[in-house]
Amino acid sequence: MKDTSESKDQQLTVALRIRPLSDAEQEEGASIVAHRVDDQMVVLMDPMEDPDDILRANRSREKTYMFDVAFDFTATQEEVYRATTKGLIEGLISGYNATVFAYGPTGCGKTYTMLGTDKEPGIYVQTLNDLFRAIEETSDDMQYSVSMSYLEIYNEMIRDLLNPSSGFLDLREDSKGEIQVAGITEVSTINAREIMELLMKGNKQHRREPTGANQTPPLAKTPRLQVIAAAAEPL
Ligand SMILES: Nc1ncnc2c1ncn2[C@@H]1O[C@H](COP(=O)(O)OP(=O)(O)OP(=O)(O)O)[C@@H](O)[C@H]1O
Repeated sequence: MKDTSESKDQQLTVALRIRPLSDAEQEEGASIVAHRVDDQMVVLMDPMEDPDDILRANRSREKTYMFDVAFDFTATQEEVYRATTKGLIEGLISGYNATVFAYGPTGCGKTYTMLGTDKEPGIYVQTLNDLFRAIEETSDDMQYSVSMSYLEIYNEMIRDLLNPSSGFLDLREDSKGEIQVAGITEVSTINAREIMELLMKGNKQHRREPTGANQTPPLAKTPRLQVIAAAAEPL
């Protein structure tokens, strides 16, 4: 969700991030075909386009897409966090639910955006820092319980990344009509560092494509959706 007051009512925000070419892609002479036109518009160039081919002149398959927010490879982790997630913290500590997830083919930058590196921390770290700061600031009036679970959906199968030995888990509706992942591990946590340790542990468990995909990200792979749920509920 965007960090602007008028977007508070908006239920869903879709952001697109274009990652830089990897060294291997540059060595192969690859070029970027996705171009951010402004903060919402992205143009996908036709990779087969040949300006000298007069038979195909004016038949470009160039396509334009609109998003709530679009980032190119110059966007910093901080900018992405601010525009997509920071605005959710206030609702979260008031008892509202929020979900942030990254979606895309293998090697497109989901882990980089969500987890990041020590020098360039991603959305998880920045969210946890702000969340625990907000909890601290309101701790005179409120008490919170924070818990987390970490799961992976791969080929429509759900696995618990904090307890992968539990096998595939089912989705069930509880007595309140809410959809739950039956048997998922839920860890009560007390600070951002502990959550990060659990995230690192869970991340090691997620499936990688057998092709060593991170060196040469293929464009069409079975999408894997990684979901993290962290709840801070007024007691
Ligand atoms: N915005 C970015 N800036 C710099 N490097 C990036 C960016 N996005 C991705 N990368 C790099 O591209 C590579 C692939 O990214 P990443 O591992 O995040 O992909 P992924 O979508 O999580 O892949 P998988 O689904 O296989 O886990 C990594 O080496 C990562 O550091």
